[in-house]
Amino acid sequence: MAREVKIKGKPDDDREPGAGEDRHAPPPPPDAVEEKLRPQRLSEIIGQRAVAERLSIALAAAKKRNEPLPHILFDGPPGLGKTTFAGVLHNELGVELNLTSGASLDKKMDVMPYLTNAAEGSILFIDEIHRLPRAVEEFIYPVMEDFRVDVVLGEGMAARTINLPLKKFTIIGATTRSGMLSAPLRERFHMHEHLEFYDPEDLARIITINAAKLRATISDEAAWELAGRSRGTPRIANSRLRWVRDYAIARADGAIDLSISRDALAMQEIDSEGMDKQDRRYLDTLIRVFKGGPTGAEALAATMTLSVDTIRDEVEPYLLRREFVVRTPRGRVATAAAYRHLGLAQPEVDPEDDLLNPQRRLFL
Ligand SMILES: Nc1ncnc2c1ncn2[C@@H]1O[C@H](COP(=O)(O)OP(=O)(O)OP(=O)(O)O)[C@@H](O)[C@H]1O
Ligand SMILES: [Mg+2]
Repeated sequence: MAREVKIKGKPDDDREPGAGEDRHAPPPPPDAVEEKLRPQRLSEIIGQRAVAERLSIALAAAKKRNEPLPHILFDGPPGLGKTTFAGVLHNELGVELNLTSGASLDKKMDVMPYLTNAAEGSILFIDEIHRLPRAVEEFIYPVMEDFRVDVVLGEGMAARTINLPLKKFTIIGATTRSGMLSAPLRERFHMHEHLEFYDPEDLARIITINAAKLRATISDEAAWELAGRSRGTPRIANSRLRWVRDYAIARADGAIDLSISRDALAMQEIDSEGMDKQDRRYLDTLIRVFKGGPTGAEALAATMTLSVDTIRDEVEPYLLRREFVVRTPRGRVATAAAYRHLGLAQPEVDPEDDLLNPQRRLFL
């Protein structure tokens, strides 16, 4: 689901700031219902089994050795649980959690209070860590390695570097773009956890549990229907559930069954694959305006009047995962599945020009 509030990127970012964007805007306030649905303990986490198991080992070891958790980097598309995992680790350890975002840490001095005030064993969560300016990144390297910062006092000939020791604490970074992280920063995280899209079985469980938290009754078929139409993403599953629950209350007796969920989703123009209007517009633009591609994300974004970040972070990951679109060295290309989904005929392609031809892709 597209979020309204976006934080502007670094000056060298690959896009123009969109209207209404503000680098220093605070992150959107957490929605109270969303917070109610967020798992608090590791045992409440559904799916992501391998990640959860590795984290439980790290937790047990940290507790036994009475040491802070290692620095952990979470990456993956929006809404898959990066912030949730950070909150769960903080709850499991019962330590202090401080939250900040790469986009709001412009200068070294912005990050300084988080470092000097960090309590022993506490967690500093840096969201959107790929947006940290390089100077701030370099400033935190010694923090992550040896728990110290180098502060320069004075100027010119009189300048002195003071080595300030810090308490031992944990940095948890979250990013939707791990590729944008510099290698030295990435390497300073001892654990790298990549979150994948959820399968419908896990999403159906999340939906059933959350329906109970919302005091709604939902049939198994309806839970599966919503799960299959949530783009593999718990945040989207939750928002679809909330809409369907409201629809069931407004149009029926509040119980969510298969036909109520289908009607409610149809009203929001969410199709059988869980694609919304924005997803279909993306495919439609790629196919009709750019003749199926190849084309770059910038051109697609400009034509759709969306930011490149929205395209890259929110729209494309699931379309790529479902293979409606593939990325080639020359840009995005719509697949036969995309044409079929929109009910459009795919033009004949000369095998020599076919970017999806595996033989040919080898030479690109
Ligand atoms: N493993 C899970 N089990 C159950 N619910 C989950 C799980 N992961 C995420 N959720 C639900 O999805 C919502 C969104 O997850 P979260 O905010 O952690 O995503 P995120 O990866 O931090 O996204 P963003 O990149 O937008 O910050 C949570 O509020 C929670 O209700
Ligand atoms: Mg988050």
